[in-house]
Amino acid sequence: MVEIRKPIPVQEAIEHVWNHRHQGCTEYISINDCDNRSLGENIVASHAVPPFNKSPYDGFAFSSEDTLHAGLNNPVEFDVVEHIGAGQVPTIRLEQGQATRIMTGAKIPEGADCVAMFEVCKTYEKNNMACMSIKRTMKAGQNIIEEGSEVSEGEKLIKRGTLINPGVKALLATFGYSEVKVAKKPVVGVIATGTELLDVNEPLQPGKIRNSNAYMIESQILRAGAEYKYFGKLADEFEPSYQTIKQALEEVDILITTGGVSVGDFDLMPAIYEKLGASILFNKVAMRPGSVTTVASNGNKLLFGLSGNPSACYVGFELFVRPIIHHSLFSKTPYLKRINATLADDFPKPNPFTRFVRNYITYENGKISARLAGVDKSNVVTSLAHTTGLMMLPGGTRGFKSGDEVEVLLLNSSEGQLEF
Ligand SMILES: Nc1nc2c(c(=O)[nH]1)N[C@H]1C(S)=C(S)[C@@H](COP(=O)(O)OP(=O)(O)OC[C@H]3O[C@@H](n4cnc5c(N)ncnc54)[C@H](O)[C@@H]3O)O[C@H]1N2
Ligand code: MOO
Ligand SMILES: [Mg+2]
Repeated sequence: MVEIRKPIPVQEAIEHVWNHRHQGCTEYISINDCDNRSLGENIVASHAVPPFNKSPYDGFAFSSEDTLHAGLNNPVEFDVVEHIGAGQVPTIRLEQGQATRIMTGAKIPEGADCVAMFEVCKTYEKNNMACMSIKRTMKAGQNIIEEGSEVSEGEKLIKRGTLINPGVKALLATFGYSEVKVAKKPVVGVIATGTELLDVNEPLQPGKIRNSNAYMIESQILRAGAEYKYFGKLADEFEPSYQTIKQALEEVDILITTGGVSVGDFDLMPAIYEKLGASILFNKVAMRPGSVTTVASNGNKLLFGLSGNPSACYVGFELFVRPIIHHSLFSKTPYLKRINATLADDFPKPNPFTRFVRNYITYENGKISARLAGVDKSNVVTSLAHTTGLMMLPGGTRGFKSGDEVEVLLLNSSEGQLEF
């Protein structure tokens, strides 16, 4: 007799998985390799920025008091007593009537409290001495980038779990992090199941198809920031499949299988979970595609039994696996970013279950539109190539029309959200 499974709501399924999440670990890596990794610690300013008062311009530094009576008809003269570029340290404390020729980024000399750009000064020689004059008054602090004006020592700058982008990397370099503490990527194992599967380099044979899911999941794992470990494709035979899965569980943090989770005669996953002694969190979700998604916990590891149908497999990964990966990378916003968009095509299908419709987002004239990515069936692979979002249509709705407002989960956004 065919087993009748009771579907649970998507939200509930997501919470079950979340309750089995694991804290991530950290490792140190060279700053050269840290792009797109997650910070493994908060970054606190170990010194002020800038660390000294400096000039924002190429010009002259002097005391503003000396220009008190300067005017169009009353140029004030200075002896230029020192000449410094960025990286040099001034050695002369300026007295009244003295200026330092100073370049952008150089340390302001003692006795100076302002900088005038070359463009407002006149330079000349008098008795073989460098001189300059200025016809305007200057204020104390004018054109000085003050020590600590950007950041004070001890200030909290970036949170653990932040993705390292070019700006974050610049800050890491600013504070001397040649080695960066990052979240260790969880190792996610992948096993494809199905006697019908051919390798990517094999010619087509009757009744067979190429294994596309393993490559698709690899790409999803990498996009989510984890490490991929492939254990190959398995024919639908119980004992070798059981042994491979048991062994793989020893070598990974998370294990994904694709295929064999439904109620077919060659769908072996349910029996394999049973023999492993894994406890099933759920084996049917009130969603399309991906209703057969099964998640089990085995010891301290999660086992994701994703559908064999490509689109169902894809959606199952994004909804259930991705947040767990992001959590172990210390993300505070592990769920897919949800936005509102205007549907740009009709979608007349009724939705008994919550439906995740593959779409792509366009941003035109300040308007966010969602367009259908192609045929929206669980067994299709082609529409996935155009998919950048999953439009979330609630169960019990009778179809949607162009112009309707819909919610979309963004797949390529580095910004996520706290809750599903
Ligand atoms: N009597 C019922 N039949 C089915 C039900 C049901 O509730 N009752 N659910 C259907 C739904 S919904 C889905 S989704 C599929 C899920 O099937 P499985 O997860 O068991 O996957 P398979 O049977 O192994 O394969 C399904 C389909 O996907 C193709 N496939 C499998 N692996 C790959 C791969 N690595 N790359 C590309 N394509 C793959 C496979 O050839 C099949 O065509 O079950 C329905 N049936
Ligand atoms: O598990 Mo399904 O709902 O056709 O993808
Ligand atoms: Mg099946």
